[in-house]
Amino acid sequence: MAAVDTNRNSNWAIEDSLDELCQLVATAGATVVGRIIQKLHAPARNSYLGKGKLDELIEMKKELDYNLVIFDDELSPIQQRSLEEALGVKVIDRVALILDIFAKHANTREGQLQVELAQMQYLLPRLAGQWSHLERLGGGIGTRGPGESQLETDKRIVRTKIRNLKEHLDEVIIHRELYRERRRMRGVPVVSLVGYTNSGKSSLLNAVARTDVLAENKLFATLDPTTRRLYINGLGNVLLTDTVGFIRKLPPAIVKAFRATLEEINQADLLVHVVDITAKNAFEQCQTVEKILTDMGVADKPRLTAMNKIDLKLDTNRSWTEEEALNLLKAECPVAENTVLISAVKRWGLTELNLMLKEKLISMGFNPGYAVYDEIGEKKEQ
Ligand SMILES: Nc1nc2c(ncn2[C@@H]2O[C@H](COP(=O)(O)OP(=O)(O)OP(=O)(O)O)[C@@H](O)[C@H]2O)c(=O)[nH]1
Ligand SMILES: [Mg+2]
Repeated sequence: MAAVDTNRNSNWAIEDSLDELCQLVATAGATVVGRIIQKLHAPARNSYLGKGKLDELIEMKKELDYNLVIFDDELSPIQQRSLEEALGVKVIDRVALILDIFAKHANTREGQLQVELAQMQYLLPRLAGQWSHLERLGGGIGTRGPGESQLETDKRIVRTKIRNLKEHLDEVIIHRELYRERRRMRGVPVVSLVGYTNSGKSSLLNAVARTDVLAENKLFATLDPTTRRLYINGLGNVLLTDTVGFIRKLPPAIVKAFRATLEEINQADLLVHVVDITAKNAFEQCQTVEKILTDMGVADKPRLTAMNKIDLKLDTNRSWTEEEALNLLKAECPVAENTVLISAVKRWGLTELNLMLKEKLISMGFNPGYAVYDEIGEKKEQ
């Protein structure tokens, strides 16, 4: 793994960013054998790294025998090309790695279409420099290769592909179960779980709705939104949706490809931001989530925050009841308004979360005693 530290890399320490990249690499199924960091004002135009560092990286190959180098930031096509030439191995960047994970985890038709769309969005601006290495070679083979006109053709092909994928997605979305359910249950509040990847959204959905959504210690375990019905005492049914996790350095064009999640969040009445309080960069993760929600134009939607994984904060030498754990942690870190401490895995704090959901939704105008539906979706009068 390689990174340039420009001192403008936001609040994340470069090492932390590489730790996260390391997790992404593991999720993609590769093994990290080494990392290299260079301090520069700005990445070098062509080789991204400075000459000395690049030589060091080439030298490292003898010892580490790596066959892939992953850069923590976006590479231009020219940078990628010249690095591949210099290193003699495949070179990719963080976004390409994330897209690879998405592709691996997409298992519904809609998920696959979304990933393909994201890949095309990633490819389009990169086509520009695709042939430049041929031009640099001067006469001979390169000059007979694809030139500017080929580039235009390629761009047209990718654009057509993007259009087709979008049309295809429109069709798939119409059939999505969620919409059927929502139509059937008109007037029922919709709550979306949002948060950084691996914060525990799927685990929380499983805990409150007693379902069996895949929850894994992997980044981007969830790609497709899943909706479950939750019955809250004194209120009624609520639809709760799990969505794709957020991560830093994900270009907006790629985020936009995840339409299912975006629509889900856009249509939600209330967002529950799930935070992994044990993450080293929990604060920065919250900032990233905040930024993405702002970019999506939903930052001012009503919101609750669930501080998750509190069980990991406790002394493991003894056992804890829910009450003991909550009392201790509340005393240690008083939480802000609209915030609740939970452990999705231990099912702690869920009563309080339910209560908070109920009060929030009632304050938003959802009346207790609105239509309640039975298992097959028939309306029952209360
Ligand atoms: N100890 C502990 N682990 C938890 C808790 N909640 C979730 N986890 C673990 O954290 C990991 C990620 O959980 P998920 O529920 O898959 O997280 P997610 O937010 O859905 O992740 P993505 O779908 O990848 O965005 C899993 O290994 C869970 O078992 C918790 O309350 N306590
Ligand atoms: Mg998940």
